[in-house]
Amino acid sequence: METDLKLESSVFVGNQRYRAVLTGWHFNWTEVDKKHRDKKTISVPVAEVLAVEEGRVEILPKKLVEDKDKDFTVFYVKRSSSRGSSGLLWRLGRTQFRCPSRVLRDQWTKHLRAAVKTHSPLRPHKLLVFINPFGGKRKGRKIYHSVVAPLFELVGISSHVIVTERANQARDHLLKKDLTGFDGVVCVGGDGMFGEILHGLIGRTQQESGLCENDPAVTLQPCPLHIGIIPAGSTDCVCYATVGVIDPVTSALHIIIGDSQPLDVCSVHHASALVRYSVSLVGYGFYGDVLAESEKHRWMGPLRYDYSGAVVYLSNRSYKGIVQYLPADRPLSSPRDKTRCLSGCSVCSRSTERLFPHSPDSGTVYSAQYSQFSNVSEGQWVSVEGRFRCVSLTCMSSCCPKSPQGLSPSAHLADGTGDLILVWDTNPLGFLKFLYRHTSTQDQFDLPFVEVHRVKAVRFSLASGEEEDAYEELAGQGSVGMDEEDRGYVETVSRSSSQQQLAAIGTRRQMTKELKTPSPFLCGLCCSKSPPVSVWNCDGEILPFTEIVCRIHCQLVRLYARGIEDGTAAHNCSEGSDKCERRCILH
Ligand SMILES: Nc1ncnc2c1ncn2[C@@H]1O[C@H](COP(=O)(O)OP(=O)(O)OP(=O)(O)O)[C@@H](O)[C@H]1O
Repeated sequence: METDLKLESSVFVGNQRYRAVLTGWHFNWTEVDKKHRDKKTISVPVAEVLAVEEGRVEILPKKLVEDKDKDFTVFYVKRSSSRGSSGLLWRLGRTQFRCPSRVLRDQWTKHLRAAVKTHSPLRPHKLLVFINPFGGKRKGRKIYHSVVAPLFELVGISSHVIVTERANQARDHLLKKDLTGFDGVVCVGGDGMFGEILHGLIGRTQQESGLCENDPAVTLQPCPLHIGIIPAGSTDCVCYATVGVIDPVTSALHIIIGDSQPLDVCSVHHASALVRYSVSLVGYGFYGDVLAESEKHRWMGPLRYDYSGAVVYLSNRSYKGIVQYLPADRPLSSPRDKTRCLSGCSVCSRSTERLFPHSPDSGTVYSAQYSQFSNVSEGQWVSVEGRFRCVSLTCMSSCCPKSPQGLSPSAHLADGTGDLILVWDTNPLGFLKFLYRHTSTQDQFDLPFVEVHRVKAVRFSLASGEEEDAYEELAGQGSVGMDEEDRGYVETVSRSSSQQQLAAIGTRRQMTKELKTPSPFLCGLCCSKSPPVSVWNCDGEILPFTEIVCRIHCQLVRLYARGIEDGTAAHNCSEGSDKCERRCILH
């Protein structure tokens, strides 16, 4: 296709003459009239041409068109590296061309627009946008109207914008309202807002397919609408882990060109009911405790996570439990193979080929792939029992600015597996080493008390003695320090109560107790015995249940993203070098 020449001519950029060439996949312009060898060439993949406009056009701070009849303006994606981030920043590139004649100008605009249509078929035309005005620093509205809307306007995307007035409004809208005509849903907010969109879209898709979300054995239908994330929250981890930077312009440009990144989703169930979906972390023990602690200090803003992390670390807790997992079958990679899931990841592509070998009918293939989940014999599950500092399941690396490699650096976004990380009870220094390694490039799994497994399902239950302990603790404490609600709970509990009720009460009790006891800072490392149960942190939400079943659903949703682009690959290429004309992504 590269040799499939479509149009070539002389053009001017300012006073400099260029040779412009449109091939099948690329639009290049190279300086001419220069004797020396390093003539400057700029090469833009056609799929990254954002818009082609007649005249000399500017869009910021507001749209200005000077319609010179021999001129045209091309807007395209321009990359730059971003310090402190894994990926590359995308910016709006703009070049104004002047042609020798109006006829030639019209040919250029016509050919370029046709090429964009052909090579970029998934571009959205109509988007449903939800803005959380209270997310992060409360700048969602400003970010959307000043940064994103002008870009959408430039490329002709029409958007229906809803500024939310309450939590779960976006989710409910997606579950109930008519979504005809929309190509995708955009959330302007943080991870919590993304979670609403995720739940709304998955729920809607299953409703329309007549599928029951409660049973973990049911193969869910992938969502037809793409999700775009414009980061405007205090935690934007999903955006970071799928784009590599937290930057509204970069995210808006990924939406505009219709990038498509499939994403595995973990469904979390309790007692034959769906509890939540997760894309990044389902964590018990340390991560659950940190979230529970941080909820008490919301006034601190994002600092509350650091503070709570320190408090929970110092309280030195571990929890008994039984973890069962279903290992991934025929895995194409392992959690310790040191690979990274980057843009164009071969593991995810091969997983897609395996999942969708012949047919675009994903539903059929999903059924074939996962029917084994329901048929699976108990013997295939691996069971471990003991005392854990934390039990975490993640279906992506879960990298973020504080942990650039993430919870599981070699996890994949779309291979249909999750990584189960078991951190057995250990001494405080050992655990600190484990935590610290998340902030560096050292291998956090290379510790004797840490295990990691690539899995497709996980069950967690309380160890048999633990149920008893939880009950004893509650009974022993009587109703001292309880609120009315707690008392009611305990009175209705008998020894025949389900483990789950005990766990739920234990959790509530633990929280109540914590509120009434002095801060662990005051009594040091050895102050107290671990409470019998922790809580689950599911993508930043506390789950009301302790005993859960998790199942990974391969490529259940698609984001307007392409995975993290490897910035380091681009740094050796300098603009204007002939060698990097085709390969350089930083120009
Ligand atoms: N208008 C609203 N009023 C109150 N809550 C809302 C509103 N719109 C959305 N929410 C809820 O706010 C929560 C947090 O939103 P979001 O993730 O956008 O911001 P955040 O600052 O990153 O959140 P967090 O404080 O959890 O880190 C979401 O769970 C969402 O359900």
